[in-house]
Amino acid sequence: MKLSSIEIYRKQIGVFHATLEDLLLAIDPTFFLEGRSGWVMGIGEIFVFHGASLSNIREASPSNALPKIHSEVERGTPLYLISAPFEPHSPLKISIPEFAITGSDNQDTVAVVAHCRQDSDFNYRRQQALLDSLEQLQIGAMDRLNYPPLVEDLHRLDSIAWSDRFDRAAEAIQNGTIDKVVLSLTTTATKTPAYKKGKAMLRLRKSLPTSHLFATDSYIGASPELLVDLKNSVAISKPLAGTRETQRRGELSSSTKDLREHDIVVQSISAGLLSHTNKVKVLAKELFDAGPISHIATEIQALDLSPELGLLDLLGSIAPTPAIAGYPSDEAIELIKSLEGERGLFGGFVGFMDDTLDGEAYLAIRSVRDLGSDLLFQAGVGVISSSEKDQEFHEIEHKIHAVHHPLHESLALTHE
Ligand SMILES: C=C(O[C@@H]1C=C(C(=O)O)C=C[C@H]1O)C(=O)O
Repeated sequence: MKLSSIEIYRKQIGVFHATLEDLLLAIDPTFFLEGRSGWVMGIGEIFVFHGASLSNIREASPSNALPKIHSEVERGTPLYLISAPFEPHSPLKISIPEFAITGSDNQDTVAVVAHCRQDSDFNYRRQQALLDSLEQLQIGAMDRLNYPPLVEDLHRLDSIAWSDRFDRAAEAIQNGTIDKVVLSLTTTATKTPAYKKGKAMLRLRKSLPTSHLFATDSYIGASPELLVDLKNSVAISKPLAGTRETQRRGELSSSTKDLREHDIVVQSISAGLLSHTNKVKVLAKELFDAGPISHIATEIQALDLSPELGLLDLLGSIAPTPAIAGYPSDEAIELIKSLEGERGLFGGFVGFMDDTLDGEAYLAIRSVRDLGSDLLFQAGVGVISSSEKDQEFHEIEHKIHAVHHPLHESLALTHE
């Protein structure tokens, strides 16, 4: 059966009063993403499309391979959930959940939508079970306990591996193969018996309130970086680069090295968007705080896009950006692969799209991967000709601590 001949039915099966905190403590979602316009929680999967990679989206949009939708839900609500690995040749995953719960920060009403493949296929028993558990939430089975640490101390970052990687990058920069490359390191911390995914997500959300909480496959994270928000033929991207502890954020505005790293990113994204419209606006640089660390940020807007364009078409033209890969892109990706192997979801993206293929996507960073008894932490930094090995190593430490600390501290998590 050709994918495009699958028909998906979706209908709203309930509206409840519940907070995101309650839901995350009660439900272990298959997918979660809190975007600028609201959040979506996916439970189960009734359709998974693994076909296209970012590289072949550049040539042909996968949109015509997506199912036909029969909807009892208003347009503009998330339908397709996306997770894409860093490697542009690896397939990305587009799925439709069995159930989607949606809501936004400024209201405590959540809507529950069910999807199925044929209009007679709705699984009413599973629907009832989910609705019953949401009813219970309303009654207020809330977990107000003080939480002990969810993870142990972090294992040390490998400074020898860093030194080798940095030297290889410096060599490639010196011989003119690349201008910028983003190198990363990983380390682990063991989970404590108190660890639960929902609790970990709530802690990240509380500590990194300007970031976008996500969960997919074995990853959770809170991304500070908007790759693309596409709505009504207008796209917005807000790349970051340059990192300081928040107390030293002022240094970023006058650091030629960080400003240059950032310009490489802004120029590359602008060029990608210019392939779709000649109306691209680059706004003024600003400083952006992501919990304990700050970055340089620039909003880029692309106007008057063709209504035919979908979120994935735009991602195909800009990702992986030099904020996570480097410049020139192919050479940087090649070097990263030889030094780090495959990154998987780290450095890829998570996103959602509605049935008009508008949607939002965020860079998959500030994340942890669940390895079973341990969590794997990973963070990267941009290296250019004026970068210093030790300073970049400390930047990686700061980024990893921004995610580890909230999971490690002893916290009284109350619902204000
Ligand atoms: C690669 C990461 O972050 C990216 C790299 C940055 C940098 O080079 O300073 C800053 C923000 C992000 O664009 C990460 O958090 O792992």
